[in-house]
Amino acid sequence: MMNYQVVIPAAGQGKRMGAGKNKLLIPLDGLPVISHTLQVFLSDPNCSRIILAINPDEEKFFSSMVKDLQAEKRITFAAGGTERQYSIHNALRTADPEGIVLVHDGARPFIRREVIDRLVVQAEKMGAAITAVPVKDTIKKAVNMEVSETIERSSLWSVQTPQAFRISLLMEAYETAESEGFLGTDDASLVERIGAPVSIVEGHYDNIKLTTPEDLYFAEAILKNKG
Ligand SMILES: Nc1ccn([C@@H]2O[C@H](COP(=O)(O)OP(=O)(O)OP(=O)(O)O)[C@@H](O)[C@H]2O)c(=O)n1
Ligand SMILES: C[C@](O)(CO)[C@H](O)COP(=O)(O)O
Repeated sequence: MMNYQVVIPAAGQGKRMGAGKNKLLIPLDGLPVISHTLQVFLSDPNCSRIILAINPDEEKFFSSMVKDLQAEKRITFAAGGTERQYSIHNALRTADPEGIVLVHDGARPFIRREVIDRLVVQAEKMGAAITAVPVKDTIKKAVNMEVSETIERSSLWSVQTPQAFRISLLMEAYETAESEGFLGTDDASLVERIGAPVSIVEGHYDNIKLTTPEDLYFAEAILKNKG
C-alpha cells in the first residue's frame, strides 16, 4: 500500500453543537475531540503528513496540542476559510502534488485504521473512493411538509469521511468548483461534477460526525464500547 497525506478540516464554528466554541476543542475522555482524530493518523505508519486547516484565531490552542502530541514534524497548518470547502482547498494548496490524499473531518474521531487501509487501496486503483454506510431509515421527499415521494432505499448510502483521491484529480475538481462557484457538502461531489468515477468502501455506523449536542452522548458510548 502507498503512503498518503491527509487534510483535516478543523476550522468550523460548531454552530449546531451550540457549545459557544469550536466543537473540536470539547474534551472527550479528557482529550479534545481533535486529538482523538489526530491520534488515529499519527499511529498509522502509512500516513506521511497531516495538514490541519485551522482558524488563525485558534492557532495557539492547536500549536500547543501538536506539541503535546509530539507531532511537530508530521502536522502542518493551513488557514481555514468561511466554508468547509474553502478550508480544504487552502490546505490542498500546501500539500505535496503527488500521490494519494485523504480528506477527513476533524469532527469524526472514531475512524478505524482498517477502513483507512481499504480506502487507500481503492483510491490507488480507481482515483477516488469514499467511506459510506447503507441508509437504515426510510427516506421520503417532502414539499411544504407534504410527502411527495418515498425514495427506493436499496441504492442509498450515507456518506462519511475519510474520502481518498489521487491528488491531481482532487485539485482539478476543487479548481473547477471554485471557478464555477459550486459549493458541495462533501469532496467527492466536486469530483463527480468533473465526470470522474467515485467508488464506495463500506465503513462503520460508529464513525459518527459530532454535529449536535446528543452526538456527545453517542461519543461517550462508543468510547466505552472501544474499552
Ligand atoms: N469553515 C469551515 C467549516 C467546517 N470545517 C470543518 O469541517 C468539518 C465538518 O464540518 P461541520 O461538522 O459542519 O463543522 P462546523 O462547521 O464546525 O459545524 P456547524 O456547521 O454546526 O457550524 C469539521 O471538522 C469542521 O471543523 C472547516 O474546517 N472550516
Ligand atoms: C463531508 C461530510 O462529513 C459527509 O457526511 C459532511 O457533509 C460534512 O459536513 P456537513 O456540514 O454536516 O454537511
